[in-house]
Amino acid sequence: MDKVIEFENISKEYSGFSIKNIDLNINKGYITGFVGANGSGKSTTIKMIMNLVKPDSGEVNIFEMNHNNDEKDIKQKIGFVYDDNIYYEGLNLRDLHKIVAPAYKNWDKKAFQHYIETFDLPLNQPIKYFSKGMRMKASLVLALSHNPELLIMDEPTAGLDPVFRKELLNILQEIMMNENKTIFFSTHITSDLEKIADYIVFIKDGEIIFNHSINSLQNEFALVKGDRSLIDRDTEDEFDYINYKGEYFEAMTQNPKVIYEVFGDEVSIDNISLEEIMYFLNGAD
Ligand SMILES: Nc1ncnc2c1ncn2[C@@H]1O[C@H](COP(=O)(O)OP(=O)(O)OP(=O)(O)O)[C@@H](O)[C@H]1O
Repeated sequence: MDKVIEFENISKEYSGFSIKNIDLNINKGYITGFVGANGSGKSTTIKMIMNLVKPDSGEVNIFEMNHNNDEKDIKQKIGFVYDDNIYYEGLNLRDLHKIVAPAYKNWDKKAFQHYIETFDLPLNQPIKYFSKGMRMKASLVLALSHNPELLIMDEPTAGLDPVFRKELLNILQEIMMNENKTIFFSTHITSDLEKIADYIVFIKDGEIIFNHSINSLQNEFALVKGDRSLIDRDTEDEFDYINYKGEYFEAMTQNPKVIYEVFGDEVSIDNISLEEIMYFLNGAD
């Protein structure tokens, strides 16, 4: 498989937070959702992909190129969307189009018009009067209009209404009809990922905990419920995190087969949602 994003042993230290020896491969042709609790390192990781933050050590390769040597070529291939895009607030989209278009070899005027109409954005109103949703849409229009091979988004649906979220998911699916495209985006909205993501990368405290295909999550994790008395020092090791509720427990396991061998029908072993996986993994310190 072609690697579009490759992190090799990346570390970054801030006071009170660090990214710890991250290895990460994102393959061409898929939508990957990037999830983790507030402050777990998603934006920092995305900024390192975009060369807005430099790692202290390790190597970031994008399309097998390196920002040190090929920054311009890499930028041509990426569309980047994030919530505090710094626009010249007094400008409108017509002005911005004139400024941004010449920077891209593949700028597609028709695509720009198409997205302006799809998102129902005004061309002549200064950006400073745009609502949060309109700003995100404007950021998307500018990111998509040069037909990027890789679309990177930092929480693109945060604070947006359900209608626009649905519209955005449809657009992402449209983009993916072209199998050379790749999308990597962070979000807290797990239901969006369950609709469109092929892979899920989960980060906790600056460490990548897993990078799984969304379909394989159901084989990797399971929700176990049973009588509290079944849990003792030996059995508790089989669970990631145990939630006690009165006489009962609810827990996540990464070894559903072992659980079945140990407990048999004394416990229930069920499918688990992505939201519950995140909840249990974040609870387990
Ligand atoms: N420039 C910086 N200097 C110092 N600390 C920083 C800097 N940028 C980020 N951090 C810290 O790094 C940690 C991770 O931040 P980051 O923005 O990557 O998290 P996140 O997963 O995107 O969070 P959220 O979901 O809340 O947006 C936080 O503790 C943050 O305070």
